[in-house]
Formats: sequence, C-alpha cells, structure tokens
Amino acid sequence: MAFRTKNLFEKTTKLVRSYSSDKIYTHMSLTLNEQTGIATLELAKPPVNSMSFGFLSQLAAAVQQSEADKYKGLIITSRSSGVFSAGLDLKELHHPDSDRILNYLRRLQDVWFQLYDCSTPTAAVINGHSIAGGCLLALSCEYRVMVNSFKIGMNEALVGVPVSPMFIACMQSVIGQWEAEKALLVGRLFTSEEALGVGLVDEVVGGKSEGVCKAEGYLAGFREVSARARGLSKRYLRQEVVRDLVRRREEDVKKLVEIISSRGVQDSLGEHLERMKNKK
Ligand SMILES: CCCCCCCC/C=C\C=C\CC(=O)SCCNC(=O)CCNC(=O)[C@H](O)C(C)(C)COP(=O)(O)OP(=O)(O)OC[C@H]1O[C@@H](n2cnc3c(N)ncnc32)[C@H](O)[C@@H]1OP(=O)(O)O
Repeated sequence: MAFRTKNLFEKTTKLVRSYSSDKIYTHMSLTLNEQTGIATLELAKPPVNSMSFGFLSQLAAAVQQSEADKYKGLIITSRSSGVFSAGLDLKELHHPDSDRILNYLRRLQDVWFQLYDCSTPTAAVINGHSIAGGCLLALSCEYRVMVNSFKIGMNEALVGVPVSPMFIACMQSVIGQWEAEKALLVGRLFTSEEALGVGLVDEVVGGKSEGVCKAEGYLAGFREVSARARGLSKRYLRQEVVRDLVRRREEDVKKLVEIISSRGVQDSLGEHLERMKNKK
C-alpha cells in the first residue's frame, strides 16, 4: 500500500513559523494514505498530548493542510496507548503572562473554528483518556470511535475553572442540553461504555487498529457523495453554533482571561497541579 508520511511543515512552514515558537512539527505527524485519500493525524506530544501553544499551532496547520489538499478524510488519534489528550496545558493557564494567555486562548479558538467548521470529513479514534480540551477535540470531529477502558469528559468543575462557551456548545450539540448540564456541572468523566450510552461517542472498540478501521468505514461512506455538497451541508448544519461563537469571541476571551487570572481560579489550578504531582 502506498503511504506518504508528510512533514506537514514542508508546505505550511510559513504559517507555523509565524504561529509558533516551538520547534517545527514536533508534536504530531500527518500521514496520507494515497490510495484512499484519507490522512491520519497522530498526536505525539509525550506524556499526555497536553495542548501547549505550539501543539495548538501544529494542529491548526494540520487541519489547514487537510482542507488545502482536499483530503477525503482526516482521522485524529494518539501515538500514546493510554492518553488521547489531557486537554489544555495546565502550565499555560497557571500564573500566566497576560499577553501570552490572551494569545493562547485566541489560538485555541482559531483551531477549534478551523476544525469544527472544516469541510473535510473528520473522525476521532480515541485510544486513551480524553479530558476537557481533549474531549473538545474529539467532539469537534464528526464521528468518534473510542477504545474501551478509558475515560472521556470535561472535568473543569473539578479543576476549578468554568466551562467555556465553546466547550459547552460542542457538548450540547452531541449529547443534548440535559445530559450536558448533568455532566458539565460536576465535571463528570465517562467510561468508554458510559460515553457510548449517552451518545458522546459513536462506537466502542477493543483496540486502536479496530478503531481506525471503523473510522475509515465512516469516512468511506462519503465516497459516492459530492465533496462540495457535503462540505457545504456540514457548514450549514454547524453554522448556528459557529456564528454565535464568532460573534462573541473577543468578549469571551477577555472574560476568560479575567476569570483565569483571578486568585480563586489560580489557587484551584495550583491545587490541581499539586494533586497530579502527588499522585505518584
Ligand atoms: C472562548 C475562549 C476560548 C476558550 C478558552 C477556554 C479556556 C477555559 C479555561 C480553562 C479550560 C480548561 C480546559 C482544560 O482542558 S484544563 C485541562 C484539564 N485536564 C486535566 O485535568 C487532565 C489532568 N491529567 C490527568 O488526569 C492524567 O494526567 C491523565 C490524562 C488521565 C493521564 O494519567 P497518567 O497516564 O497517569 O499520567 P500522569 O497523570 O502521571 O501525567 C503525566 C505527566 O503529565 C502531566 N500532565 C497531565 N495532564 C496535564 C495537563 N493537562 N497539562 C499539563 N501537564 C499535564 C502530569 O502533571 C505529569 O507530569 P510529571 O510527569 O511532570 O509529574
């Protein structure tokens, strides 16, 4: 089979350089299967694929690449066998520099808009724990296959930070208002099986390769469908959520910076980081 592992940054060097201070293309790899036209984006930022500024920039470049090259599909998964993504990098949120946190949250918004609103068919193979921002990443894809025995959800309530409108909108659009409310207000993490029960994921499988096959099956379902019509329909279906968040994006970011910088939230973040350190 003809596989081409693309160094994403060959084509997007300019974009990534202007976005990121990290070394180019260190946190993920994008591999195109030239026979199917489906690309796999494998997150590879040990130990837990936390979403640092550089990670978000590379993710943005990958999504942009899939749109520009008109991939038939994009599968997002993790190189780690235990963690899909631990979400936002808590170190970016703890004692932040005011300009950096503003730019970090703007970057997060940009990536989310790009992924959520992209016309490329997308699927997530969640082959490990998927927490908060990690759950957002999976929910922004169209289809989710999860490997059993892991946890997924948005734990902001336990971290002591508010769930932001973008995260809420995504959760609501997949599992509905009441289930989202029940889960988000207590920071519930679902097992793979519970996630399937509530509709947070579409399938549960025994391992990553089975998950990739299921995701490919979903994406192959569009082979006979006009890519243009499909892409436009997806945008129309998602436009209400996008429009609302675009309209209020600057207001949301400024409010969140204010909240994150507050003493109470900083104390909670510090305690959460301490708990993680002490769990060993
Ligand atoms: C509209 C405006 C834009 C929107 C902006 C929204 C902004 C709103 C504000 C906040 C939103 C926050 C959402 C988030 O995503 S916050 C992140 C929440 N995530 C977590 O709490 C995950 C915590 N991690 C875990 O539960 C575990 O690490 C787990 C993922 C289950 C993996 O467990 P395990 O394999 O046992 O690994 P360890 O726990 O030992 O961790 C290994 C090392 O990784 C460090 N780590 C873990 N998670 C993070 C993280 N999120 N960020 C940074 N670092 C992380 C951990 O401390 C260990 O480090 P070390 O080895 O040095 O001790």
